Amino acid sequence: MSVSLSPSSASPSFGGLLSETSRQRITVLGATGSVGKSTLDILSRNPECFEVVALVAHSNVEELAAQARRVRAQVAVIARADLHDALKTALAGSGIEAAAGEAAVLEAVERPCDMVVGAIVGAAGLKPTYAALRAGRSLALANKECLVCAGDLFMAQVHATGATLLPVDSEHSAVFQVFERDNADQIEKVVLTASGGPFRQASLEAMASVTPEQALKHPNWDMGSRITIDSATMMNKGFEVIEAFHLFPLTADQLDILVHPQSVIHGMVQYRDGSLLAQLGSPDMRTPIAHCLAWPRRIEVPVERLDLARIASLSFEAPDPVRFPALPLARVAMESGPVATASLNAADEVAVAAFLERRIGFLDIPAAVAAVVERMSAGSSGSVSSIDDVLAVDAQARAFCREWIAGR
Ligand SMILES: NC(=O)C1=CN([C@@H]2O[C@H](COP(=O)(O)OP(=O)(O)OC[C@H]3O[C@@H](n4cnc5c(N)ncnc54)[C@H](OP(=O)(O)O)[C@@H]3O)[C@@H](O)[C@H]2O)C=CC1
Ligand SMILES: CC(=O)[C@@H](O)[C@H](O)COP(=O)(O)O
Ligand SMILES: [Mn+2]
Repeated sequence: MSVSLSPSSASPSFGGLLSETSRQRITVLGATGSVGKSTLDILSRNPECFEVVALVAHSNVEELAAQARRVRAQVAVIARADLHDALKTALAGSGIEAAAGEAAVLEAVERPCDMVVGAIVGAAGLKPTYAALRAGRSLALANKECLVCAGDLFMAQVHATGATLLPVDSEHSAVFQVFERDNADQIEKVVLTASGGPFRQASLEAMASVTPEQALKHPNWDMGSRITIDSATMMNKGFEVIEAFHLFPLTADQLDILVHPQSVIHGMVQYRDGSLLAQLGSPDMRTPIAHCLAWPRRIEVPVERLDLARIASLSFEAPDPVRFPALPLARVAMESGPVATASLNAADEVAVAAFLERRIGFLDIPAAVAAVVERMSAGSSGSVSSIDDVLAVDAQARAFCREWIAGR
């Protein structure tokens, strides 16, 4: 079963998720990040429902070891091979296995489990997340870059193995929750809401001189630095359109973005009879994460309940493609194909890192990405047929972006 939302979408093996007899076995990729920590919060509050197979991180040994002890994971894996000894020391006496290096990450996702949570940031998540699908695992996907870079390959793998793919991203979780599987052909459009980020009302002139500290102040969500900067440029919303295009059976022009500064409504589906169904919730990722972990059931999550009388009003605006050029850029890349979208992500990763290191300005981020996507698209046949092909595109686009930055 996949997220492609066919009428018979319930997986028999997954239907008993929270059965009294067996706990669901969960592996978390990117356990020490923002989504990873929210996931661990749910897992550790529900030990009767879940047991943890593997936790994977990149370099945060102390947090990884503490998490592994807290949820009594089978194995903790640190992607940086040079940190193996540090992890062994941190786990000494716990009985928890300590592993390190890229091969160990891939080995961890192949260990028997019921669901892998894909919460590594960026293209670094491509191989391990894809390996989880190849092993036939159910996947709760936060790492949207997988679908931006390699959506066709990921969805083909989902269909080939019959794996379950559930969206963690709040807007896609919202859409999934109000998407009537039996009426997929009655949908007019899907609306992804956008906070507009910290510069929603800023002029281009003002945005030219904003600092990383200002850009890292998201109005509603507490997230990792890369996605927070992507929210500020609205590249995040561009990525989310591409993500939705792969997840749901929709055409590009059925995907709308609506700026909604309160981030209370996360996504909506409009049907041909005029009904507009929406999912609302406090801006706390534990709700969409729990939705995946418990699906098709629901579990208790201690997030703040919405007090709509106190909120009193919700507001909406059309997105501005002039001040936020990442929006049209992502759409053009999506129409162009996988070389363009993998380049879009790669260049954005490099440009965001350069902005955070104060080597380029905020508006240079979309400018660099546009230049790289155009250069990559000009010199390519446009097709990719494996994750290695995607990673080759990614490497080339990164090199072009570094060149663009150096030439400024
Ligand atoms: N944060 C949010 O609310 C949301 C996030 N997402 C998506 O979820 C993903 C994670 O975001 P977020 O949690 O904010 O990111 P963070 O930066 O907070 O965390 C990233 C995680 O990935 C790990 N990691 C990085 N590189 C590697 C690698 N090479 N191998 C293994 N692990 C690695 C990090 O480990 P370490 O700590 O050791 O460096 C960390 O655990 C992103 O794709 C983002 O777009 C989607 C919707 C909402
Ligand atoms: C929590 C989540 O899903 C993020 O992707 C969030 O949507 C980012 O906020 P923006 O709406 O500002 O991009
Ligand atoms: Mn989102």
